[in-house]
Amino acid sequence: MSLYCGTACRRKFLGAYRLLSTYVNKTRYLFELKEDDDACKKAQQTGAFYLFHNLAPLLQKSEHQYVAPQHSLLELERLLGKFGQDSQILEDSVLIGCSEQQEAWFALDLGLNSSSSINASLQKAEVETALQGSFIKLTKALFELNVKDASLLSTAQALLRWHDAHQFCSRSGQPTKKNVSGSKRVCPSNNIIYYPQVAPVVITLVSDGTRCLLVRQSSFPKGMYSALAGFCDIGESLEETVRREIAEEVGLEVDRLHYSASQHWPFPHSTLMIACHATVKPGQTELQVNLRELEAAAWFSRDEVATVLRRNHPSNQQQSGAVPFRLPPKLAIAHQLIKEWVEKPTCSPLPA
Ligand SMILES: NC(=O)C1=CN([C@@H]2O[C@H](COP(=O)(O)OP(=O)(O)OC[C@H]3O[C@@H](n4cnc5c(N)ncnc54)[C@H](O)[C@@H]3O)[C@@H](O)[C@H]2O)C=CC1
Ligand SMILES: [Mg+2]
Repeated sequence: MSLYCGTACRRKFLGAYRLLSTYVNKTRYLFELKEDDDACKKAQQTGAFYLFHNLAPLLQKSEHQYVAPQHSLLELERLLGKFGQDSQILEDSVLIGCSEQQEAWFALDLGLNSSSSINASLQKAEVETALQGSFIKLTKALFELNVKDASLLSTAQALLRWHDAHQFCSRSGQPTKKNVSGSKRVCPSNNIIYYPQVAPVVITLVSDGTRCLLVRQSSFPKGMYSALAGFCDIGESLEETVRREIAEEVGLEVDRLHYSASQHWPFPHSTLMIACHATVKPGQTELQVNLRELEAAAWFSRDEVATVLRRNHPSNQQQSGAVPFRLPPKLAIAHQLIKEWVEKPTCSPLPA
């Protein structure tokens, strides 16, 4: 049976999967909401909304932790009414996921002026008072939240940002129209469909067998070193990007390479970070740092990196003694890559 056979047929198809796992049911439900505007509008009635203001998520402080509050459609309509606005701004909301019980989750930015909304954006301070929370920049918010909320809000921000930046067709110059879920925008004058974009980036921890290579850019927080990262160029495979970036930035040639994991990263725009381990050709360890890209690059022993990782841990931060450098926060895939190298020195790499 084709998946692309119209709404009634799709419902029947989805119905047949009622006995499947919760995960499969959830993904099929989200698929339906992305494709079917009426189903998505219906899901908004019982769904939950995460709020943003100029791409900063609304957070509330509970005990010692921040949480991302959810609001129902009714609560939002009341809020908009309180500020003398109609509900048209709700058309700018985007679908970001759903619970296991199939409660759909949406994100809405109350501070952006979109082409589909004639409403002026709402004043940040007034909304914060009304909702008893604060709109906090995502660069700070991500590190204050649990992993689930951090991941949800970073997806939400990436999608809201993409819609905000793609309100016009690049061919006709006419306003584009988003579908209800926000999974695409269409230009009504020529039917060109625009889908949210993600830029692939490779991040590689290079090792010479006993030491690993850490680098810093001038834009990094003071003292922080990380693995080497770079955007994929058009036409490249991931392997080619790894080889090129390492040659470009530190003048080394990759011998062996293996994939570790991937992560969506919202800064500064939406990227898909693809993390790899690489080793350099034996005896070729002399660095020629490209100072147009990097501020510094150096080899570090496993002991040095293990010590800094231990100090990075919140329970050890009171420990005395100077820390020679800092590593990226736990949430960043660079941290996971470095930790993996410290803990599993002997992986079985594939030729590059
Ligand atoms: N999550 C993590 O653990 C880490 C994430 N990153 C992210 O990786 C990304 C890439 O790292 P860089 O070393 O800066 O990349 P890079 O080495 O490719 O240099 C950046 C330059 O590439 C060019 N470029 C090519 N395509 C681009 C595109 N689609 N968007 C923006 N610039 C593009 C620009 O000239 C830009 O200045 C950054 O966005 C950074 O936030 C970096 C380190 C750790
Ligand atoms: Mg780079």
